[in-house]
This record gives sequence, structure tokens and C-alpha cells, in this order.
Amino acid sequence: MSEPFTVAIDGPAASGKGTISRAVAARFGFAHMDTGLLYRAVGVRMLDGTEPVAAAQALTRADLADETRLRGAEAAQAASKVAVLPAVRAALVDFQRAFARRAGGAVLDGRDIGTVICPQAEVKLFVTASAEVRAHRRYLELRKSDPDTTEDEVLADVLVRDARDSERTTAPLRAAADAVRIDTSHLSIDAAVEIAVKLVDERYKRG
Ligand SMILES: Nc1ncnc2c1ncn2[C@@H]1O[C@H](COP(=O)(O)OP(=O)(O)OP(=O)(O)O)[C@@H](O)[C@H]1O
Ligand SMILES: Nc1ccn([C@@H]2O[C@H](COP(=O)(O)O)[C@@H](O)[C@H]2O)c(=O)n1
Repeated sequence: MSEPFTVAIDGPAASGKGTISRAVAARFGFAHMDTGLLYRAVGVRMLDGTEPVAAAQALTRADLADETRLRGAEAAQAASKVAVLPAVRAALVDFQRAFARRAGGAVLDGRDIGTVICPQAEVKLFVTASAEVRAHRRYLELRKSDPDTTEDEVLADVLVRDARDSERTTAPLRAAADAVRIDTSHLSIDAAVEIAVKLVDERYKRG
């Protein structure tokens, strides 16, 4: 099994970081963690009446099972509310760091991977797109499970979440100083993935 190699991919909601992360992981045989899913799971537990810090401390794989609910708009908003709490974030740090340094390589995507969770990551990317483009992409996804959803509602949700994630005191959404920025607003999925794969390839070979 090869040495640890961490790819940290951050960016705002629906910028395409998960799509890029999964493709990079598949290409290099790395493990992938969507860290947003952890916060979504804590958010859903909160909606169901559990105190969020207790939920984060007791999180198990079973909490990640209901993908349909976790991927919904209500879970997204709840996630960004619990993500403001320093004790919730602290409860999730060790799990993410251990995953990042596993043998064989790991890709983690989220908001604070390159800045807080893995500041020593071998590759750091910051994936962006305009709010309108991101809302359109998320709308196309969400309308499959909720035909009543509108693009304006999704844009409003994205903007609220962007503001909450960027303005919080602990681990705000920021590009690490040494992150490579990829604006996917006018890139196809294949083009965005190709840029990321090339960057990882250069550093993975050198390492
Ligand atoms: N470059 C692209 N061009 C067009 N659609 C894209 C592009 N990148 C991603 N998408 C689509 O946009 C949607 C959101 O992408 P993705 O889930 O990768 O974003 P994300 O940043 O991981 O979102 P989240 O904030 O939920 O973690 C998906 O439906 C995906 O297929
Ligand atoms: N490293 C992270 C990942 C996510 N969050 C918060 O969770 C929300 C949902 O994340 P998605 O990636 O699934 O959109 C997000 O809005 C953040 O509030 C986080 O704080 N840190």
C-alpha cells in the first residue's frame, strides 16, 4: 500500500467540488470523503430533535445512510447552521484527519479542508462558480426529488448558505493561500476534471 497523499478540495455549494473529487479519486485509486455529508447528518439529527454537539459526537455510519434526505434543501440549511458551532466542528476533526492520512491516498471535499483539516495536503484546490450557475445546477438536481422547487428558491438558499459559511468565526469558507483556484462557471465537467487530474498527476508523480 502506498504512502498517504491528500487532495483537499474546498469551495461553495454546488461549485462542482464533489464531482471533481469523485473523478480524481477514481482516476488515482484514492478514497473519497464528502465532508459536507457529515454536517448534513448532524443537521438532520438536529431537525429530529437531537442536540447538535451530542449528535456530532455520536455520529455513526447509519446517520449517513438516507442519501435522499441528506441531499435535500432542508438538510443543507440545517448543516450550515450546525456548522457554525465550534464544538460540532471539533467533534468531526479527528475522523476527517485520520481519513486524510490513510495509506493509498485520499480526496476530501468541503469548506475547510485545505485551511483547517489538512493544511499540509499535497494538493489543494478551491473550486468556484457564479452563484447563478451553481443555483441552476443544484435546481436541476433537486427538482428530480421535489418537482415544486423553483430556481429562485434554490438561488436564495445558496446565497444564505454562502454567507453563513463565509462569515462564521470558526473555519470559515476560504481558499488556502496555496490553493489552486478553478472557476467552473464556463467549464464542462470533463474540462474541470481534466484540470484537477493534471494538477494531482504532476504532484503525485513528483512525490
Ligand atoms: N462543470 C460542470 N458543468 C456542469 N454541471 C456541473 C459541473 N460540475 C458539477 N456539475 C453538476 O452540478 C451539480 C453540483 O455539483 P457537485 O455536487 O459536484 O457540487 P458540490 O460543490 O460538491 O456541491 P455540495 O455543496 O453539495 O457539496 C451536480 O449535479 C453536478 O453534476
Ligand atoms: N468541511 C465542511 C463541509 C461542509 N460544511 C457545512 O455543511 C454544509 C453542507 O455542505 P455541502 O458540501 O454538502 O454543501 C455547508 O453549507 C457548510 O455549512 C462545513 O462547514 N465544512
